Amino acid sequence: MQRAQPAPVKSKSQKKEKAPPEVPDIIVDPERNIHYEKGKFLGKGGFAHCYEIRNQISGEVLAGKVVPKHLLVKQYQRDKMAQEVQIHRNLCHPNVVKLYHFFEDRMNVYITLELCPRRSLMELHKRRKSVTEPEARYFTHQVVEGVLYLHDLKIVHRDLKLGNLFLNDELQVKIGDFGLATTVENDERKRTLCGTPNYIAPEVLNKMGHSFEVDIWAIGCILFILLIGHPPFESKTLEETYSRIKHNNYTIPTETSSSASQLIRQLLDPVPGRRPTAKTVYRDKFFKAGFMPTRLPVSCLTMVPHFNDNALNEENVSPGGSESDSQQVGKPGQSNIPTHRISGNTERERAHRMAVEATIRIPSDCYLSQLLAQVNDLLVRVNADMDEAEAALETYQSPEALPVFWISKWVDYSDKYGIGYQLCDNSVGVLFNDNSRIMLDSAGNQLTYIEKNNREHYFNMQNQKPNLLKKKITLLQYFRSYMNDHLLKAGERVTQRAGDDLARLPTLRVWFRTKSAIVLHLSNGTVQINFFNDHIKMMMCPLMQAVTFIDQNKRMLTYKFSNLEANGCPEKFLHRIKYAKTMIERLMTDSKKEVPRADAGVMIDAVNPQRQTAVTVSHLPSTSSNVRLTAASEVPSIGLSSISSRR
Ligand SMILES: Nc1ncnc2c1ncn2[C@@H]1O[C@H](COP(=O)(O)OP(=O)(O)OP(=O)(O)O)[C@@H](O)[C@H]1O
Repeated sequence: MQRAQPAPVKSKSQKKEKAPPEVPDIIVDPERNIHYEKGKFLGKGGFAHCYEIRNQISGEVLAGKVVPKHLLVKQYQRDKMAQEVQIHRNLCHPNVVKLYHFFEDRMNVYITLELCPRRSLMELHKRRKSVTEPEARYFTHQVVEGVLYLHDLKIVHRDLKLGNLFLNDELQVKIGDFGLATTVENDERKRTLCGTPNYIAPEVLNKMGHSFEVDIWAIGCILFILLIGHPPFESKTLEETYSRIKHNNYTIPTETSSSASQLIRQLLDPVPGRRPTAKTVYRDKFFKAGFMPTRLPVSCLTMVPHFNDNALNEENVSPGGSESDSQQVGKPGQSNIPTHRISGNTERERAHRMAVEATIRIPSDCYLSQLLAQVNDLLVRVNADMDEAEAALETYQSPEALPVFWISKWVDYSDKYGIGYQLCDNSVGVLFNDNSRIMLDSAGNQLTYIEKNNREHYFNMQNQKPNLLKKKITLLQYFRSYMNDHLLKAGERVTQRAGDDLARLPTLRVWFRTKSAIVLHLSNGTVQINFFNDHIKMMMCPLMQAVTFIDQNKRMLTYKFSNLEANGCPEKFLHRIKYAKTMIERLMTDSKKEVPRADAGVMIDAVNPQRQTAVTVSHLPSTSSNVRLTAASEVPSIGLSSISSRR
């Protein structure tokens, strides 16, 4: 049965955003007789709204791009769309988004695409700014591979930019958005001015006619942004940016490696004819000059990876003994764990140094003061003039700014040991009362131990279980089995995949409880507040400058602060944002000192907040949502005498 979405509620704030297209819950491809269920909203561009869509028969989940016909009234708009589909539909390459079909109904044109659930390199850049050289190699090489394929087919993309480089669950790069793509014959030079300001090539600005070389220039901009953290010609005004492009005025920081700098200079050569072809770039020495991972973990979307010796194909030079097998990164400090000797190998030293530098670049308060400033600005500028139903409209949301990680379950056992938690990817961690942290990935293989002084140690649980951490690992495993509904049977293993050992998961840094909420701060900057009375969760990310609300029905609504300022905000949200401001201030104070934990007691399942179990109870606050259970007997005696108790 087809059911149209209810017509959007009109209000004055709606004028500020385009109304979303009317999309039926069941989308029908009449020619192939395929019925798709409309799923979650993925995002919007200049013309299109994009949704997850599920084939009712095969169960396959795709991305459905919906363009309302009323946006295609002019002939040139129709021609542009036809051109995009015409070029894109014939492409088949692992680094190009697959276009399956296109069709229309009375209201819209639909394009079904390969789903890229990990968003684009633009979100990666917003969360990380610059990435390490091995990651830049990994991403750029795949872009070049895709471009090489396109150029072989005489197609120029003409709009290569971070936002058009999508990522699937494996973090493989997929070139998308062929809206400006064109085919070129032999020596033909195109004349139309097109591209995105920061990536536009000088020959386009100078109207000299352009061809394949504009994509090579854009790859230069992409590699520069990935490595250095901002576009090469970025400035405050468009005029200045264009002037810098025309004068080839950019600076590569001295710490950039010589192979990367050389490649960037070749790619950003002002003379198009001197730029290398895609084929030459593909073979460039930059891609061979150092480690290029075959796969990257999802955590690198928000945290700098951890490069261990195995990843860098190096011999493990540490002396025998289980605890000394750890790989160590982090800020300098006194450590009880034996340290790992680093050999004189340049590439390994370099990767370690880059990882350490990237960690050090993270502000010591893990973005709390940035977030506070953003929330203060928002509170000054925002109006509570939007009703809740209207705020739920897709038009106002920015799902691409949803955090990569949040805490889905937690167990407060700070009475004795600390707080255990599960991240949304099923990895688990404990923040111990002595302020050390431990983290185990979802597969149960990669263990990270972070000392109080932030020194990080990495172990593989299959062969490197560190004796010194035996008690803490036992407690972690206890928390894990307590929280994990889908507990793996003893001895069962999830196969380790390439790249898993590069993961650096965000960890819980500071937390406290009030009468009405638990407040959690992750090491990647995310502040999460779970409200006890109505089970609403709120996550704020200073890097994406956005807030997400998870309501009782597990619906996720993500808003950029700038959109709330522009469009208004429901009173109910504003109230929580004001509360968050006070909580951030308290986190800032608490993170500067050792805080005695608030009352201990309940385990709350953030996905299913109704399901709560007490672990142990002492001074449990009498909020209605807390279940009192004197379950101390459920906790095995694990004799963690080395872990200091706060009480
Ligand atoms: N294949 C995909 N998988 C997942 N999400 C996608 C996919 N394609 C697009 N999206 C999401 O949908 C949004 C809108 O798509 P897109 O940018 O292609 O629309 P558009 O109107 O053609 O854009 P533009 O204004 O850049 O031309 C994107 O920002 C992205 O968040």
